[in-house]
Amino acid sequence: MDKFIILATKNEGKIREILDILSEYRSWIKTLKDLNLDIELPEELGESYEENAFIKARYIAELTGYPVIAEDSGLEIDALKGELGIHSARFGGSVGYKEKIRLVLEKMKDIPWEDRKARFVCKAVFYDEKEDIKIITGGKVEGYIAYEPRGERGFGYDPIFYFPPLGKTFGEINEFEKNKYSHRFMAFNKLKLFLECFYKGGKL
Ligand SMILES: O=c1[nH]c(=O)c2ncn([C@@H]3O[C@H](COP(=O)(O)OP(=O)(O)OP(=O)(O)O)[C@@H](O)[C@H]3O)c2[nH]1
Ligand SMILES: [Mg+2]
Repeated sequence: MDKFIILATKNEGKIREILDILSEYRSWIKTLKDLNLDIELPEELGESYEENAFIKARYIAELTGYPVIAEDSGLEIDALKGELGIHSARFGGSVGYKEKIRLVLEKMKDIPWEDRKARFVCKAVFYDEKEDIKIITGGKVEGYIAYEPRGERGFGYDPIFYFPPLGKTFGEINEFEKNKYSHRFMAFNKLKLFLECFYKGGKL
């Protein structure tokens, strides 16, 4: 079978962004959907982004025998002692992002601007069981939690993540801008260095 890498995430927003960042590798990357793999990813029981990214990658690698890329990410809010962190997706239970955002803003209602610092964090993992390779790269982007949601673009908490260099929330910027500045871009751009050597070097 042709060489390929499986992208182990169920999040459509992430898939869109990652495929765009790794666009030159698009023909080698298969999403779970491309493979008709209609499965749940395992519970994210790790204590860090790295552990959770690896839990997802290893599960799909063991299931398929192929190299896998996965990532775990989150929104850290200083005023909430670093939460939501690795619990960002689970925050508020099984409610939609409109409600999760409402809950964050409710918790932050008395917090002044200077104490609303927050960051998006991403850890990306490339895991190849056969070749015994595990690469982890990371990225972070600093901003503030806006007083109210703005913009409909991106996904998740993007409408309340205010990014000072552009004077906009991540919900207001287009996909080119997000993929220039985001935590995900930083992590996957570093992973690209490895893919460049390993894939273009013809090792796989
Ligand atoms: O507005 C956002 N813009 C982003 O760029 C971003 N990156 C991460 N997050 C949030 O952090 C959690 C990830 O959780 P997570 O890594 O477990 O992913 P997930 O469960 O959605 O998909 P999967 O990859 O596990 O299948 C989720 O709540 C995301 O909304 C973001 N929110
Ligand atoms: Mg998840």
